Amino acid sequence: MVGQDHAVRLAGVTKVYGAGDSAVTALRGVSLELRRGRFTAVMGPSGSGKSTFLHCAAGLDRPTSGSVLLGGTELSGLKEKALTELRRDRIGFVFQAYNLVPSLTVLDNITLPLRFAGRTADAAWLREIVGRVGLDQHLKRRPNQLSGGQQQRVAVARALVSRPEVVFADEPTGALDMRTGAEVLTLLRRLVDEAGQTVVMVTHDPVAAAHAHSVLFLADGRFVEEMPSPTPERVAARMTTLGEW
Ligand SMILES: Nc1ncnc2c1ncn2[C@@H]1O[C@H](COP(=O)(O)OP(=O)(O)OP(=O)(O)O)[C@@H](O)[C@H]1O
Repeated sequence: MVGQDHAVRLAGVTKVYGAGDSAVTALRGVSLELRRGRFTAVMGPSGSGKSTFLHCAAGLDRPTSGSVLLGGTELSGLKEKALTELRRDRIGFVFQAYNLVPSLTVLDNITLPLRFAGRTADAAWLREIVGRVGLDQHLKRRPNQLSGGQQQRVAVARALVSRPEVVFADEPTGALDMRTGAEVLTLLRRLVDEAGQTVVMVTHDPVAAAHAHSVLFLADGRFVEEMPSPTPERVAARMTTLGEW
């Protein structure tokens, strides 16, 4: 695809929940690109549309109007089954709750998406991601034998196992203490800098956002600004001008 440096591109994305008097417009014509091989954070006041943005960009929900492109694929053209397969094969997800299966070992949790897809893991790739997330010594443990940070690293490895074009992370450090959260954020940043992964993260936390290459700010359902090379102080200052957090 010539000149395509976006991993995801949104054009005029609008999302309205409900109808009539109870309709809520969560996104109002959002147009932006999430660049390939970059770590992008998405911030904005509570209710500004961050989760809706993530859900639409990741094919978890459909916009009311506008288009979302993953690489060269227009998501709105896909039927439900194709969209499910696209999410499984081309997108990785990390959520605040780690969503691990308690009865499975770390290794089986990591490879679960592949087994759902009827595929087996490439041994070299598996070794690489297990090494990158630092879980080599813990593969036979169960999730309840791990710390919160370790559990989130299992979730990161699981998100990477299908070699996704984009990893979407929704408040990935929301349940972690500051030090452990910083470790997970450093891991995400290294996946981008050293392995060329594309990562998009929604967060409330200016310190977390400052681990990204750039921060996209949303306010009242609109994309207002991109801040390159963010620092916690500059992100926090910008947030105060956008209203309530
Ligand atoms: N399923 C839904 N049905 C109706 N309204 C919704 C739904 N999901 C979100 N909204 C509304 O859409 C707007 C944007 O919500 P969204 O969750 O995307 O914002 P957010 O920036 O992620 O908020 P927060 O930071 O509080 O998580 C809000 O007004 C919210 O109440």
